[in-house]
Amino acid sequence: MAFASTQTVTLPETVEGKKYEYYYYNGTYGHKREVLTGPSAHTTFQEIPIIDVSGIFSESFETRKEVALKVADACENIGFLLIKGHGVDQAVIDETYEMSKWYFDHDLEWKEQCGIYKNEGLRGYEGVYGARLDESLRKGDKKESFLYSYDPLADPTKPELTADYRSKLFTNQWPADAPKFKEALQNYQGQLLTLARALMRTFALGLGVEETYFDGIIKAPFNSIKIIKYPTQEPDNMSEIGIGAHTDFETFTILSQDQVGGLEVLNKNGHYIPATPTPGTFVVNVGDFLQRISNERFISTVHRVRNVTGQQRYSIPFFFAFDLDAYVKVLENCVSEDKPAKYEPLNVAEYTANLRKLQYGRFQKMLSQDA
Ligand SMILES: O=C(O)CCC(=O)C(=O)O
Ligand SMILES: [Fe+2]
Repeated sequence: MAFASTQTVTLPETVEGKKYEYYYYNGTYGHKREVLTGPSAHTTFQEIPIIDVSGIFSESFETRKEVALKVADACENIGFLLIKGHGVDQAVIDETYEMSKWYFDHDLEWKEQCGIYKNEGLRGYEGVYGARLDESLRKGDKKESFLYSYDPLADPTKPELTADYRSKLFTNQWPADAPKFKEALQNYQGQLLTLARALMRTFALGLGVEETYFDGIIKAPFNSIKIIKYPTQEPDNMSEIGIGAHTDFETFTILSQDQVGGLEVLNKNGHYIPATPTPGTFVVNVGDFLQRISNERFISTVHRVRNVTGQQRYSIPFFFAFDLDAYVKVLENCVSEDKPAKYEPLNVAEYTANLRKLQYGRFQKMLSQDA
């Protein structure tokens, strides 16, 4: 199927002869990147590479390291890559998509039973235009989603957790009388946790620290998973977006997308490059935590979705974080005299609580604007 997202729809802003692309980062909208062409343009990526990561499961350290260096190269220069050979069962992925379609086909009233603002942890259903990452648009993101988060019961490693830690994880909302839906989504969570932990070791190797360096802070990681449906949007309507331009705040994201297309990644010249769907792959992108700990050696890259394909699009991002009690600290080997640490340590629980507060504030503001 043709991938129809090369034309620009949400036009960059022009300020005093300069053009900018705006995006959402670290809880606020309005961060910007200048659009550069001609002699002022940087050397930057024009496509997203596909990397075979099957070697991360190898017994051989050399093989694991070889993959890690390739992955690190993509993380440094692009912040995005497609991975194949990831070890997740296709049947589990297919079942999750089937259940996602089944879920979104229900009427709004049924889906609203699990509305995210009924849940302390902001888990559950968010309707079309319910979020607005691009604040220059009157309406929000043209997508609907269902979010659930880390559940020790779905974790293949079955960690032992204190009652205090458990309470901080909050609880997921699941629709009543839908055991197959929950089972499929939890299976997906289990398989993705295994892949994410293996990839975390790959990032450690790529960053030049011990392979197991992060193992102690991904025991019960504060990850979230979203099933998303993007209705079609009109190619010429400049006030529509599937998801506004943003970076992911967590450590990294493993995203499954269907074959419809629409995900776009911002390069250093402010041009959007498609992350073209490729069967058998996941998209992996660096999040803000990984950018922080690597002192910006790895880049948390801006991306957005415009679904101008004329088809409904489904995707499933898995946002992998660290444990709630972990501190995200710049690695010593990523600091030098020329490159001092750009970030203070931050605690995952505090940071995510603050983001939830901001999200809740935006929700209240949207309600008052709609009133
Ligand atoms: O649906 C996609 O392809 C991307 C979703 C995304 O960027 C997000 O939810 O953070
Ligand atoms: Fe994202």
